[in-house]
Amino acid sequence: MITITANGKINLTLDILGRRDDGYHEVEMIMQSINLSDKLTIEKIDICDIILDCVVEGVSDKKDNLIYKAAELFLRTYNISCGVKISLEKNIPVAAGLAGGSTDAAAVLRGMNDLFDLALSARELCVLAAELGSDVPFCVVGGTMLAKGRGEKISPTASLPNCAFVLIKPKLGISTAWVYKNYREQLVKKHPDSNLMMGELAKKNLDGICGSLGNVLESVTIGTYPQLAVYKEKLCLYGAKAALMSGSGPSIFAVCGDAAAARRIAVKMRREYEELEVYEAVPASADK
Ligand SMILES: C[C@](O)(CO)[C@H](O)COP(=O)(O)OP(=O)(O)OC[C@H]1O[C@@H](n2ccc(N)nc2=O)[C@H](O)[C@@H]1O
Ligand SMILES: Nc1ncnc2c1ncn2[C@@H]1O[C@H](COP(=O)(O)OP(=O)(O)OP(=O)(O)O)[C@@H](O)[C@H]1O
Repeated sequence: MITITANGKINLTLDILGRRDDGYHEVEMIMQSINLSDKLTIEKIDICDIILDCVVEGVSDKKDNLIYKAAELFLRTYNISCGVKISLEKNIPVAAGLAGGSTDAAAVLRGMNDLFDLALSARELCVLAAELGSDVPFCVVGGTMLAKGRGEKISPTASLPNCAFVLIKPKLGISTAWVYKNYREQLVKKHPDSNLMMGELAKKNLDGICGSLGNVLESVTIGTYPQLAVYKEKLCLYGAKAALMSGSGPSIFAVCGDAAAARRIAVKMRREYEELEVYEAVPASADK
């Protein structure tokens, strides 16, 4: 039996460079793992089956769960003739823009690699991961990465300096496909510059990093749900250095100098907005 931690992620930058023939968008983004995480337990079983123990609202416990798909892909690719039972402890909010499903799938690949002693490299796992979803290769490796292509081409960047995050999750579940489908370049006021962000990361300049945050998908999700802009403003008013939507949303993360500052802001947000789930987190480093 093996237990794996599956970290969530935020996007420090997210830019769309164009639409591709395969229906996906060409992206350029800097992704960051956070310690808000799910826990998966994987054990071998004698029958040739995949048993999923997942009791989470809004998440299927059937074959359409990314965990199931990842386990099936792994067993098939490596001709493994026994089965697995996988239990999920869900802490990352669902359909939030924090890669909840993607990180669970990545954890299954990493965990089964260890459980079956295959010693596959991160690069080999990332090939499988890309079949499961655009964010899954990043979630296999974690840390701070530049992601290109449809998100699956990852390369490491300098890591964040010490800081902490407040994350808020409004009671909205947003479909990633819907957000990309409704993206209109002409509605974007400013595109983030990933090179600039990488320079600030290399200098460990938290203020510069905060000044370089940007996500073009805000134009769709915040354009549709303007209340999200109010939460962003409030996070900054309460002392955050900056706030940005993560991924396709609706979660917003606020960057704070340290955990004590994040705690103070989280307390105020919880008190003022009962409709929000509020989390505190810190950056997580790479797994491999
Ligand atoms: C928004 C982000 O989370 C930012 O990290 C990712 O770009 C989305 O990654 P993901 O959830 O792993 O996405 P996938 O499961 O691969 O795709 C979900 C849907 O989003 C759209 N999609 C996704 C990635 C991409 N580069 N272009 C797209 O247009 C497609 O309609 C696709 O059907
Ligand atoms: N293991 C899983 N955990 C969470 N959601 C899952 C899982 N498997 C499938 N899903 C489905 O995936 C959809 C997106 O949920 P998820 O939490 O992955 O969103 P997200 O954080 O916005 O993803 P991303 O940031 O990668 O776009 C939901 O409809 C959910 O039911």
